[in-house]
Amino acid sequence: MQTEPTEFNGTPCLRLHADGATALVALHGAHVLSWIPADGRERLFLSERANYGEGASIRGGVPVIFPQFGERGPHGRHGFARSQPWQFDGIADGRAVFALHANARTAHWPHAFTARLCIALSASRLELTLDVDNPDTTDFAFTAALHTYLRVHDLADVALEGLQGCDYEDSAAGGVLRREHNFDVRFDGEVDRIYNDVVAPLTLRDGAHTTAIEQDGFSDTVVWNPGATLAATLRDLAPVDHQRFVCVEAGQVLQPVVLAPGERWSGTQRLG
Ligand SMILES: O=P(O)(O)OC[C@H]1O[C@H](O)[C@H](O)[C@@H](O)[C@@H]1O
Repeated sequence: MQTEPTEFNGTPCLRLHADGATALVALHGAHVLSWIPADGRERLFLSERANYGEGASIRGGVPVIFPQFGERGPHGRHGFARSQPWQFDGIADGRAVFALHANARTAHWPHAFTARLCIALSASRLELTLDVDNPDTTDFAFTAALHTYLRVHDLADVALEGLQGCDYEDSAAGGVLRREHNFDVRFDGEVDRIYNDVVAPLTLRDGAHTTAIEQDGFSDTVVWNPGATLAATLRDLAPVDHQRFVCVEAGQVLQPVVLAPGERWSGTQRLG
């Protein structure tokens, strides 16, 4: 893998190159902004109205959610990792490694920790691994996700397969528990669901294109599209932009991880 320092909208980034594929990663949040496999087709959605700069949450790409998913805890929505500067630690075992250590800006979460995002890139696949280490002297608990915004051509033509039979919490309906009876999930209006114990690979169909989505370590899969009504309230999204993405997120949400001193937790999402 080759790396090239660059900038995007004033944000320091690293462009990764491998086997004819590229990925653009902002140091802010270790946020993957773009993934273009060797076939040249961009696979991630990034809002043209996204905010950048200190403390911003970038709409699109792959936000790293840690140490709190959503509002499930006393901390800021979706945690602080996505809105803090990470460091590039170099290439290890062919993967680009980005790290966030406990620091003055994370002191409101009173734990020593190291979070790492390791990115592997090949001609047709992107593999993202989030590692969390506990170098502290006491346990800590956290929730986390890789909040991937997959670009789609026409939402009306999109189907997500592989969730049939899985239980889910329907966040768009106040958290009611349901079971997925459909062969595929379609997107007509707001969809905001936390599927539990997803074991099979998922397939996102977008017209003639398909993307396989696999995860390890993460116990949940969050599926989100705001639909037109909610999207209209999101100021960092252009009016019809909700039709251009589906979030399929590898998450550890319903059951927080409790990490003992000296332990490491690891979760991976694979796309291709
Ligand atoms: O607007 P954000 O803070 O980035 O959150 C965007 C979305 O993230 C997840 O998918 C949640 O399940 C949604 O409830 C939330 O609306």
